[in-house]
Amino acid sequence: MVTPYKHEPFTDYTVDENRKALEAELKKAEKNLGKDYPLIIGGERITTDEKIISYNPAKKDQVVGYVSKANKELAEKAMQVADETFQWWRKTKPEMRADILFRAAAIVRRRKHEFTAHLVLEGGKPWKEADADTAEAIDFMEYYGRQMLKLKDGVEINSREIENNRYNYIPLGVTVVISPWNFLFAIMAGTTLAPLVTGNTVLLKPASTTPVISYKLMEVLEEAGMPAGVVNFIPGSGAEVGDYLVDHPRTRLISFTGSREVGTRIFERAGIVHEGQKWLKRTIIEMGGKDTIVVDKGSDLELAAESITYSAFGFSGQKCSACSRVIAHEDVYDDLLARVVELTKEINVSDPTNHDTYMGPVIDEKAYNKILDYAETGKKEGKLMVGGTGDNSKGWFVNPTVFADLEHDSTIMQEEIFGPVVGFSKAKDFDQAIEFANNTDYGLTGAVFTNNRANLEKAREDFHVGNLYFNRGCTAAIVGYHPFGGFNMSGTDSKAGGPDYLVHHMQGKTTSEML
Ligand SMILES: NC(=O)c1ccc[n+]([C@@H]2O[C@H](COP(=O)([O-])OP(=O)(O)OC[C@H]3O[C@@H](n4cnc5c(N)ncnc54)[C@H](O)[C@@H]3O)[C@@H](O)[C@H]2O)c1
Ligand SMILES: N[C@@H](CCC=O)C(=O)O
Repeated sequence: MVTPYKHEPFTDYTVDENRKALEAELKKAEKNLGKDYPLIIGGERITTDEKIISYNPAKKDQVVGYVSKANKELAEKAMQVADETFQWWRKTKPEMRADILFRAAAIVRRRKHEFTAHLVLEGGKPWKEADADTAEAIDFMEYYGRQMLKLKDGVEINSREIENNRYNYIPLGVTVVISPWNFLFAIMAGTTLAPLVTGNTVLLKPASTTPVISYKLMEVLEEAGMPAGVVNFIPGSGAEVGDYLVDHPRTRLISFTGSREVGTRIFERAGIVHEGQKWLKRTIIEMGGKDTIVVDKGSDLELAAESITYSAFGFSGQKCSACSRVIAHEDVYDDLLARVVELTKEINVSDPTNHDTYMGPVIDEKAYNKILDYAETGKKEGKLMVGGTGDNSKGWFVNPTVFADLEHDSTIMQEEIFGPVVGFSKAKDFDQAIEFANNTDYGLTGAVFTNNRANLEKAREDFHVGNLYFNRGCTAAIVGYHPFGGFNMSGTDSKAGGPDYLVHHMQGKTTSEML
């Protein structure tokens, strides 16, 4: 019997012992930088000449690791291994597969500070954000393990008197997992372990900016008893390895998390039936957001301002859930804006290895330039209240930026910037605020601050996002508590960390025996 699921508690770094533990692991992690990491195909370590170099975004010349890069030939080798392994892995007991996840969770929990330290260096995450990423990875292991135990015998259906009917879920086949860099541990682990525990085999292609953490997960899974060939680690170029595997006729399921641009491309390509392909590929595609916080008149403005500031600038706004738009009732607009600007000015932007860093760098040069280009657009479209600048002398640091008086349909209020930039627009009443909030192509998260019950209920019905929060910020969904995924151009709403998620990785089979 397993204990009931509860989410992994966050670490309190004001406690001396915790702070010292992470400091010690950071020192160790820094000594281990710059190592070589091979591919893993069928358990075999393969080193290639071509490398993906993972850099610390806070110290742009510091190499986190050199990771061997797969090409099409190695991707094909991995596909064959995954396809062969699937033939027996699909018949393994769900309990055994769940146990691998439970053991993996225990291993990561015991070495929690080590993983968190790694995320600080490879992802540029401040301590609190890195700790939350590690905790979420553990949560996915614990939650999906338990969900599999619930689904293992299928779902009850009716039988007539002379028949015995059953409805079971069976795995799909080889799953291509393509993960993003921003939740480099949690999302990468969650999207890899869901297919594993449901009896599929996996080709894991992590984001090229953060591949080392995926190698570390592979080591954990091996220690937890995962047989060779079940998950194969094949970092490589999205365009080369990604396209090859998306197009491959033996690919059965593609689980992608990332940008709208790449997600829609994969969706289109996956719809093409290639020679030798015996199925229609299934896709789980979770993409970006343009997430709005609506603030009503008569609401708690201090709470709203603090929540907006954290939702916009936690991990430098590099969350698909980040608040990048605020729509405020005209009666409270000025006071709210003034308070958010005040709080933003207090934010400490520095190297995330420092305990007290609130905001670290953005992930790389491309992101740095893109965000500062958007800042220039913002200056034309609205009023720059704070920020709009960066410092790339040591790492990719962008200052938290607030724009005011934007039209709700301006570029800054419509396009995903994926950086520490938030825009403000005014609404004449609550109805108009919801109308403006819905006016984006996306539909991932949103939040409403109101003390008006009728308005809260209106938002519940009309604010069209996958994760809607009341009187709190719009980031920080917890596995098992806030199933996560969005509408419209935010993706397929597969709801990671929710009760339906594993079902997307399986197909329902009905058997009916005449008695
Ligand atoms: N909805 C969610 O749950 C969620 C969660 C995290 C991040 N995101 C989104 O992810 C984006 C940021 O992540 P990113 O910059 O890593 O996204 P990205 O789309 O650039 O990359 C995601 C992954 O796709 C791969 N890729 C690139 N080109 C490819 C191709 N042609 N074929 C196959 N794979 C390819 C990349 O190598 C990477 O592994 C943001 O838009 C963010 O909102 C969404
Ligand atoms: N699940 C995370 C966001 C994941 C995307 O980046 C949150 O709720 O903040």
